[in-house]
Amino acid sequence: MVSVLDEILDGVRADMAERQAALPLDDLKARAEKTPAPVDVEAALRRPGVHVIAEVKRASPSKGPLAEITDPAELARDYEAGGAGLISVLTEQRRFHGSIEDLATVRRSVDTPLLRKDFVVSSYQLWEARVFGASAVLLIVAALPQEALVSLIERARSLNLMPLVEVHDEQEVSRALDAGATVIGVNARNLKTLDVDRDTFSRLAPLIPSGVVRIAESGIRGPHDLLAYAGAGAGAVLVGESLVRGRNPREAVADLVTAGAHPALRDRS
Ligand SMILES: O=C(O)c1ccccc1NCC(=O)[C@H](O)[C@H](O)COP(=O)(O)O
Repeated sequence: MVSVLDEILDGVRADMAERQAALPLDDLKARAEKTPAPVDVEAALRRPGVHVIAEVKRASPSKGPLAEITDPAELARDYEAGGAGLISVLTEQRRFHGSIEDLATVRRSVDTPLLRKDFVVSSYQLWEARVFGASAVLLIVAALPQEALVSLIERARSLNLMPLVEVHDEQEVSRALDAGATVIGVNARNLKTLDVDRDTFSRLAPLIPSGVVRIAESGIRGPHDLLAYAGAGAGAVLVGESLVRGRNPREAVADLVTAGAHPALRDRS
């Protein structure tokens, strides 16, 4: 049976082929030379406290349409005003209704560093991320053979992009560590059933060495979830749906940021 992830990856490859026909890799590389260097997001994530990564997310395979978001720049400005440390921009087109243009639009509107959130299968997407303004990229272990994972991590770093390596289970944690990941996101959403299990983070976090930045992804409804993840060792949380569906994204981010900056969390080793 074809999984949701397989379906997404087929679409991603087809859409990338179209973009690549319009903007060949050599032209993209030439543009990268004129693009300012990304900021060091990993160093920022290593500072004390629990950092907030706020996501621009219009739709999802699990929930369908989530929010209109006619102007991703406006939402990003709200996230920035609320104090988000990193803004995640979903650029997958078919199931999340994002685009690489969203990344460029958001880049022009805020100074906060950006994560390109997509299903990266080729270094072409890393060059795109670099040219259109990202400082970090998501690499999903479940979507990549080990050799490709290793090579995309290395290529991302060579472009000064921070690779955020996403895992869902014990075996993927071990693959991420073997591949040299230094920032690991534990996604509570099962990619087969699309169900969210918030206990996934506390189960996997002890397998991730303390020198690695641990990010809790998905299903964060508010400060209480951030604090629970913090207690289990998260250095950051990645939040989408509850922000785009809520009435005031700026306040919602600010509430999370306030919780993440609590002195009790700042003093953790
Ligand atoms: O969100 C989905 O339905 C989904 C389905 C299949 C693959 C990935 C999916 N989401 C990507 C994400 O990781 C989330 O957008 C991100 O962690 C934020 O989650 P949430 O706060 O629950 O929107």
